[in-house]
Amino acid sequence: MALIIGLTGSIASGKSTVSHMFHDLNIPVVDADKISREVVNRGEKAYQEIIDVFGEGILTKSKIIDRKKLGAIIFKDETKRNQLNGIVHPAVRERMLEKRDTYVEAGEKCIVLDIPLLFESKLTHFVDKTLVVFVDEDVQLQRLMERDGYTEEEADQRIQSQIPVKEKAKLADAVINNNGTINETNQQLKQILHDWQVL
Ligand SMILES: CC(C)(COP(=O)(O)OP(=O)(O)OC[C@H]1O[C@@H](n2cnc3c(N)ncnc32)[C@H](O)[C@@H]1O)[C@@H](O)C(=O)NCCC(=O)NCCS
Ligand SMILES: Nc1ncnc2c1ncn2[C@@H]1O[C@H](COP(=O)(O)OP(=O)(O)OP(=O)(O)O)[C@@H](O)[C@H]1O
Repeated sequence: MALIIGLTGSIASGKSTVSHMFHDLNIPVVDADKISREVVNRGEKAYQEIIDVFGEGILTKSKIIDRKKLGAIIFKDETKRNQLNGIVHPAVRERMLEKRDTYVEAGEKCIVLDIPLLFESKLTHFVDKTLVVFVDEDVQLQRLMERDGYTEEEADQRIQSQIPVKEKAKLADAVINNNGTINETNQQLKQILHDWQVL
């Protein structure tokens, strides 16, 4: 039986950073953000549905979805965000489970599902254990603004569009505190995987 770990946190809390650590340990990761980009490619069902709802104005000159424009719309409007989620999430869920099952069939002992909205979308039944990457909100805001060049208002809108990470930490089977150095985060991950008898 494979152990399925649900890796989550809030925006810019450090999920991708921890996800790389899993890769380095040869533990496969299914990345919901990556899949959410694949399912809106030209020719996919969700691509046309997004145009039907948001209009041709959200396309670039080369007719691909302009993620900056779409983000600017949905992070300040909950109704529009729910509309986009309703289009994209079913396709993401389906592909995520296909990938998970492929790894299970290949005999992997531990598989990670990296799902930013694991709790918001009530997907915890997909996984055996939940692992939250936590940071204080001021660290999160700073790292988000630095990484993506957002203004404080833009960064704050994105943070507010999710359940606060300290609330997620209360729901988790294990929490990594990512306020410190990358090395400290790595040590915490290894300890948790040791406790869960993965390492
Ligand atoms: C709005 C979009 C086009 C913005 O794209 P962009 O490249 O700027 O951001 P990216 O996709 O890399 O997401 C960055 C982070 O934003 C957060 N986020 C993304 N979508 C949402 C959402 N609908 N609600 C809350 N937070 C979200 C997540 O923490 C994610 O890790 C894109 O995020 C999107 O299509 N979102 C809807 C699908 C979704 O929910 N994806 C996240 C989990 S599958
Ligand atoms: N311990 C740390 N010390 C310093 N910087 C860090 C640390 N962990 C992550 N970062 C930086 O903070 C930013 C956010 O981290 P990361 O991209 O891993 O977050 P994420 O949760 O995957 O974000 P998203 O939800 O947007 O996908 C990145 O620029 C990353 O390099």
